Amino acid sequence: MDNNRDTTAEPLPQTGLPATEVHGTELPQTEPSEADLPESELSDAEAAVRIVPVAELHLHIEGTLQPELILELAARNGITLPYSGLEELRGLYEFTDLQSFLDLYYANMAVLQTERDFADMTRAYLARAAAAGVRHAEIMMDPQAHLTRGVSLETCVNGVASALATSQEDFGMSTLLIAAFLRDQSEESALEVLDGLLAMNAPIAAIGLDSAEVGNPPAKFERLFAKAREAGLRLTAHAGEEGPPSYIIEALDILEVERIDHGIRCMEDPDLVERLVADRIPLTVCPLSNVRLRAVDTLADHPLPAMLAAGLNVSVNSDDPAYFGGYVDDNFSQLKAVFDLSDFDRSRLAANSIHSSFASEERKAELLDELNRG
Ligand SMILES: Nc1ncnc2[nH]cnc12
Ligand SMILES: [Zn+2]
Repeated sequence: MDNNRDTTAEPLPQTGLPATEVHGTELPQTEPSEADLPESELSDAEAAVRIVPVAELHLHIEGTLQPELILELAARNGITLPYSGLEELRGLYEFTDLQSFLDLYYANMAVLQTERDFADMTRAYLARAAAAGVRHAEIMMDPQAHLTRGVSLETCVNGVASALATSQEDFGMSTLLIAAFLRDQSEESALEVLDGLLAMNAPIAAIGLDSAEVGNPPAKFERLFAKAREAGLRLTAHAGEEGPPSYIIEALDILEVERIDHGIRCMEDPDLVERLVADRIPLTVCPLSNVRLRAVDTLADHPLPAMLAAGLNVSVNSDDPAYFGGYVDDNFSQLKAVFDLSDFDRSRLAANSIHSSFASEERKAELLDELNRG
């Protein structure tokens, strides 16, 4: 990569919000990465997946639960699963749309029972993400999905948070936690859970909105987002994954979110694209997820190159990597194979991810410095 080229996007405007809870600010002390090696020392395969330091902004921790860990946790907790073993479980990972995935995603959560289970799942993600080049991760969790099956807020939040608290020492990654709310449940339920999180002083930096999109527009959660904003939390929401461009507009105008998760359907509305470009609204795009959930037919049909060409502030993320065939590095390498993604594009995507994060300005500067030295 040309180190002298300015690969950074325009900085985002300051929000004026208080500093968010971020674990870890030191750069990782690791062996030289592939990116530090001269080109000649890389095999063709390694060069094809050159690692760039990135921030992962769109990741559901429950979507990192690998089939092997599901079986291990089921055995540990004495849970009988409705399939015979790994092979049968793996055979279920064929999806026709978002709902068909959500059905399996929620069912598999049954194995998460104790703080240790949540911590083990989180550490497994951190280890794999660090190898993928992730230096800062903003991790969503779905508290309502655990409460409704009798697992307390303390168990799920403290389990994930305990692994995040040492993410810098253990994996060279700064991290923060996002409480995501299920849009197919009521706003009353969401408000109750937000109250519980605030009452326990949960270490959350932001809230998000996820689950079944169509029929559950952002406007349904106006009071929830207003309350979170008043509490000093940052705001993001899934919109325009399966839902129409008008959901993206609602998320911006009614929820006043700072970031849009997915957002790919903005491409159907040129006026919206113009607005997103002008305001540099971050879109956390998840290419392999969009293919597996049939939002696009194939990766070659993905709008990412058109989004980049339009000047949109896009980043590449893995969403639910255990379900969609890969982590951030897999997303980058498959994009490169299909679109011949250049070093410049990858660096721009990585710079966008860092600028769009909820990390402190100091941490962003460290990450950008590492990227530009790469
Ligand atoms: N891709 C996705 N869209 C909506 N909700 C989700 N929950 C986990 N993954 C999701
Ligand atoms: Zn998502």
